[in-house]
Amino acid sequence: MRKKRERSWLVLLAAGLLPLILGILFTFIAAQRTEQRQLETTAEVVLNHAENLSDHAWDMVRQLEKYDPRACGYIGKDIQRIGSVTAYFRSVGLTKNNDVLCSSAYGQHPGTIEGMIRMPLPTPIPDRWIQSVAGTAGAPQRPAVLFFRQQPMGYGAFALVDGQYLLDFMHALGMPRAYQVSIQFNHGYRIETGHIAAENHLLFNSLVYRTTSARYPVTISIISPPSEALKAWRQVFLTFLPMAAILSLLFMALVSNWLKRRLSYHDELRRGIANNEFSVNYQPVYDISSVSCAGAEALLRWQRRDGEWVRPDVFIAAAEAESMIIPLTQHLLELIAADVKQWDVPPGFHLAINVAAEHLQHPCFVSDIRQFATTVAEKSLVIILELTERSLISEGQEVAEKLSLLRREGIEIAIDDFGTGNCSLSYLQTFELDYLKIDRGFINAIESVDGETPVLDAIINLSHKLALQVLGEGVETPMQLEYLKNHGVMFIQGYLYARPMSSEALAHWLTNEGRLPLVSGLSDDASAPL
Ligand SMILES: Nc1nc2c(ncn2[C@@H]2O[C@@H]3COP(=O)(O)O[C@H]4[C@@H](O)[C@H](n5cnc6c(=O)[nH]c(N)nc65)O[C@@H]4COP(=O)(O)O[C@H]3[C@H]2O)c(=O)[nH]1
Repeated sequence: MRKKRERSWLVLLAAGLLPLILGILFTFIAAQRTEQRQLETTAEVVLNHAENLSDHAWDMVRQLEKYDPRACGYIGKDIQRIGSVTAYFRSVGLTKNNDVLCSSAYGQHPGTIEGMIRMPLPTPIPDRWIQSVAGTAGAPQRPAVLFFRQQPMGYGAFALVDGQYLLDFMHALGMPRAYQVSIQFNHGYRIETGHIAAENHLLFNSLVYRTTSARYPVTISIISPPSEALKAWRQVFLTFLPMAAILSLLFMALVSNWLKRRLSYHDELRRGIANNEFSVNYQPVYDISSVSCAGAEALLRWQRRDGEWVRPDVFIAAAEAESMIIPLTQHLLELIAADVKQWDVPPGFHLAINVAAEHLQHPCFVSDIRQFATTVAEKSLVIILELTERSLISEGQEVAEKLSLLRREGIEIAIDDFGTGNCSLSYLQTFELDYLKIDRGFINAIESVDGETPVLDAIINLSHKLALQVLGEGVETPMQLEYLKNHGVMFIQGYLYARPMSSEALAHWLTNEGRLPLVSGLSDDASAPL
């Protein structure tokens, strides 16, 4: 009991922690997603800006191409004006091959493109070229982006975008979230703002997002530090926390209620046994061949001290779940033994007892049954143990041996509610059986005396082939009786013959009606408690 209470505490604790753990998991995933979306949005904005800037640069190149590069002396002033009044550009100019003929920054001073961008031009010089560079001759520390186009005669124009515009824009976007933002044109110099320190975080890693333009050779990459994901997670988690706390309390209340009911059922069953709240009803079984009562099935009843009856399927299921079915069945055997003493029954009277799977598999099973058989031996009853299909599934070999042992001592075995379990039919050959009780669901399906009920017919045929006695359960109408009789079913049980009744009522019933043949029409013994 102490162990059980300790386990209950653990279950309660687990119920309280579950929403919290799930919340941590859920908010962790949500925070990662939010952070990833944020990175994507930032990258898209930077990419848009870079594309706009490139559009501007090519417009500028197009504008410059209208000038005759051979007339640099005349147009120099124009070029200077264009270069200085248009935003973004560090310098613009006209070229012939590698030579800069005139530029907004240097006028007509001789120079080369390679000298200006401080790196070699690709060979052959491409017709159209974009490249980010670390610095230029006039501003070696400040990155820039070159947009250059050359005509077939070797004449060309260039626009050099000042990288500071990009740096300022990227900084303004990335700084509030401590992002490292970089942009690279045509695999050239990486223009970068922000710095991610190499920090090791237990749960979060740095997130990286990279995107490229469909129109220009430009790549944006953004890295967010683990601390940002942690910040996002903290935010989501704090929003979720009140809900998690409410869910935790709710779960704990539900589980505690359930545990209380479980504990109380266990205690109540134990108390019920101690207070003699259980009794047994017996439902007579009719033997068609001898046209008289063949025996009875014992059915346990529970009336609480407050007078309330508990349904057998409810308390049997609870007893099975609460490991109380063995003490309860042992109590049932004691009650039956006391009842049987009051009966005046012929030798060979059948007494069927329901046995639960757990009891069957328990080491005390054989001795319990033997002890019961010894107690009622003077009545020379045929004890029939009713087992469900389910109880034969586990530990089959051991169970088969126990049943075979008891059969050698005169005890018979019946399969109850046949056809409702979902185990394989192979057990019909593995176990030594005597009776097969057809579930009342199949009997209910009989619609007329000559009608077809294929499953029921198959069950009956199978029983005959295996030389098993067949009993129809829940027979309520003369038509069902007729049908079963016509198909060779020799035992029937149901309201048509008799309802379950108390031990005293049975003793009385046996004297007055037990030897009478069953006449058609519903049994009117409705006064007996069910
Ligand atoms: N509609 C209808 N019902 C009929 C008719 N004839 C009999 N019955 C009911 O069908 C059930 C037959 O018992 P079961 O199949 O062993 O099914 C039993 C059995 O599985 C379990 N049970 C009852 N007593 C015990 C017991 O002492 N030990 C164990 N392990 N289980 C028991 O509880 C189940 C329900 O028992 P009960 O409520 O007593 O319900 C009984 C009985 O009252 C009929 O013509 N029509």
